Amino acid sequence: QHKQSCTSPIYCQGDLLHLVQTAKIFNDSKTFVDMALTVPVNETLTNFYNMMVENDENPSRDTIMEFVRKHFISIGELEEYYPRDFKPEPKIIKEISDPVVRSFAKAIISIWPSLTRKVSYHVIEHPDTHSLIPVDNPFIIPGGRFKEYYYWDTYWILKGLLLSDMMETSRGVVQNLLSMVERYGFIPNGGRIYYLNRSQPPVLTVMVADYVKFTKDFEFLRNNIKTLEKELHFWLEKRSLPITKDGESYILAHYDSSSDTPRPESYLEDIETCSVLKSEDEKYECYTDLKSGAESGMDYTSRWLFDKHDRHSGDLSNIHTRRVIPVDLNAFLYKDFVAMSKFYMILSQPNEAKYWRDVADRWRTAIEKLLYNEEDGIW
Ligand SMILES: OC[C@H]1O[C@H](O[C@H]2O[C@H](CO)[C@@H](O)[C@H](O)[C@H]2O)[C@H](O)[C@@H](O)[C@@H]1O
Repeated sequence: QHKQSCTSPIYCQGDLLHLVQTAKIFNDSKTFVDMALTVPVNETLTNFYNMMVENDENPSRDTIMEFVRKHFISIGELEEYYPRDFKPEPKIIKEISDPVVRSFAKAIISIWPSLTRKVSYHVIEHPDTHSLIPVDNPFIIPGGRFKEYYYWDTYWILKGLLLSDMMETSRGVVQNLLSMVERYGFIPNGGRIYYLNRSQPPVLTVMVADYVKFTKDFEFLRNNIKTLEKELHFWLEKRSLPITKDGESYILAHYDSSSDTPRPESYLEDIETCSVLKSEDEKYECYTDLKSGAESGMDYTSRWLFDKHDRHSGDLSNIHTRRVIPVDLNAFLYKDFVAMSKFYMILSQPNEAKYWRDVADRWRTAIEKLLYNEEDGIW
């Protein structure tokens, strides 16, 4: 029994996804899973299985293309949105004295409206026919093939929005991520259901710290602190593991997707990567480590690769992301725990503040004892 990417029989698993993606209808596997259905899910599946029977379970590439053309469409899920708080020359522009840097900053700021989107009514009314996860507020997309919001991209995006005096948009993008924690218990990698098997580096708590620093909106903090705690408990409970060294026990986190099938948006690519492995079990481990590597946001880096001599070399089929306790992930979490303790001090809740200070202290000790290499002088 496999741990699938998510429950949709169209976008996450099943015969239809497998057939279309392995037929290489599109140059990029992501194109297919970002398309909307033109008819309801059940009708699509019925038509699919009828088409398979009519073609002796072996349809030609042209027949598959025709099926996709009739049942899937690439438009209509997102609307362009002009942010109401956008200013082409926010205060920061006047504070930059170097004319070259000033015009560079203006050029960057001018991009906000072209990357802002909101979810169309069609997605809200018919969520099953889209892979997009609807959210209430407009958001900023990375652009290119990435037409949805991403968790850790939004961390840097928020820094830019705050510097651009776009407080309403800033609040909205943070609220979108908070709503993911309320809905799923964690923040998915990005705003598509096929990302529901993994997160991205945990930066929501420090995003709220950045937002509150700029706005002094302590009511926002008070209203959302339990949601921040919920996300941190996800990392403590689902991504942390005990480690023993010199008779002492510590706890630290690693990236660890909860699914062992190919990424729907990189389906054929993952099958090809893992195909060199001999046993089926090795392939499922490979898929899990590819998804776990994507959870790190660094898809991909030789830090996750180990050859048979335990050297960081080889190709992607040598991926063993879960073996690594990454210092950067654990540093992010340490920063979150410290921020959480400060938040509770601001909210005059000293017991909770002490609880998170203690978690932070234990994390810092573990990072120092386990992740520092004295000999090389590096983390
Ligand atoms: O800018 C968005 C993200 O883009 C890269 O990763 C994403 O694309 C991968 C392939 O389609 C996908 O598997 C991964 O889960 C996505 O996050 C980039 O590596 C990320 O750092 C970045 O957030």
